[in-house]
Amino acid sequence: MVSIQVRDACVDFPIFDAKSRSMKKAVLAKVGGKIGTDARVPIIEALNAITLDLRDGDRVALVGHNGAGKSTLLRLLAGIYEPTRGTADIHGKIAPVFDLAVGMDPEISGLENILIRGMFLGMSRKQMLDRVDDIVEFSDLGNYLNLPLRTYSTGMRVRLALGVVTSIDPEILILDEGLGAVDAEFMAKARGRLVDLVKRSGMLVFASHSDELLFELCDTAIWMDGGRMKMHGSLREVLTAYKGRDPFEYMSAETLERLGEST
Ligand SMILES: Nc1ncnc2c1ncn2[C@@H]1O[C@H](COP(=O)(O)OP(=O)(O)OP(=O)(O)O)[C@@H](O)[C@H]1O
Repeated sequence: MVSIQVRDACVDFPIFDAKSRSMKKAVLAKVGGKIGTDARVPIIEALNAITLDLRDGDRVALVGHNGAGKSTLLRLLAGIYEPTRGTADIHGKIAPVFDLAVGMDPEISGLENILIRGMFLGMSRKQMLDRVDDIVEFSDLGNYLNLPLRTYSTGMRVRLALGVVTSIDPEILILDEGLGAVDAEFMAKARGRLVDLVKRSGMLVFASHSDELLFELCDTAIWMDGGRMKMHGSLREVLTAYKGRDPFEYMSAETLERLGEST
């Protein structure tokens, strides 16, 4: 069964090279998380007292300002970070997508990278071989697929990576930001595949600053603030509180129609 149960979890980052007073001051001034000042080594409290139950079918958006703790929470939910205090019990096959380029090898061909990246995301070699034709067609890279990845432009790498990511069958899909950076034209082409990917996934947790993408993929949301969960509720409710206005107010009629909302 797919589930995530987090109880009173905290994640601290000790800053070992910030022992001197001036270094401590510099750290205090620049980061977004809460800094514990009483310890001998400064500690950034990236997550504090997180309690959360997620189950099959949940599609959760993470919103919050820079440094609020979204990426750290995603890493906790993906089992990449252990809580410093508290517990995180995760059941299910996790596909963490933090950076589209991670798991790609510049020295091997695009075709070989399709297999490697898919296996990195929890698929078997056989499953990836069955999906290669579909990914090749979507990424539309022609003969480039036989050349080493280092010969690709940034946009070409993104096409390939997005083709692979949207071909997998994850039980728990953890998505961070990066997708928003894909160019608008290609994103339009990838949108349908992303929606299908999320439908196939048991659970989705997605951190993004793009309201449209969040509405496309999620129905509930968590607002992170200073390492804590400030609000957890329906996506519209949380975004309205976070932004101070209803997100539907400033979406185009076309977008609202696509999202199934009337103007
Ligand atoms: N590896 C690390 N070492 C030290 N501090 C860290 C580390 N990772 C995150 N932090 C700190 O933890 C806090 C939360 O960072 P996090 O990356 O989770 O925020 P975020 O909400 O994802 O921000 P953004 O929207 O800018 O990506 C910040 O204060 C950050 O400086």
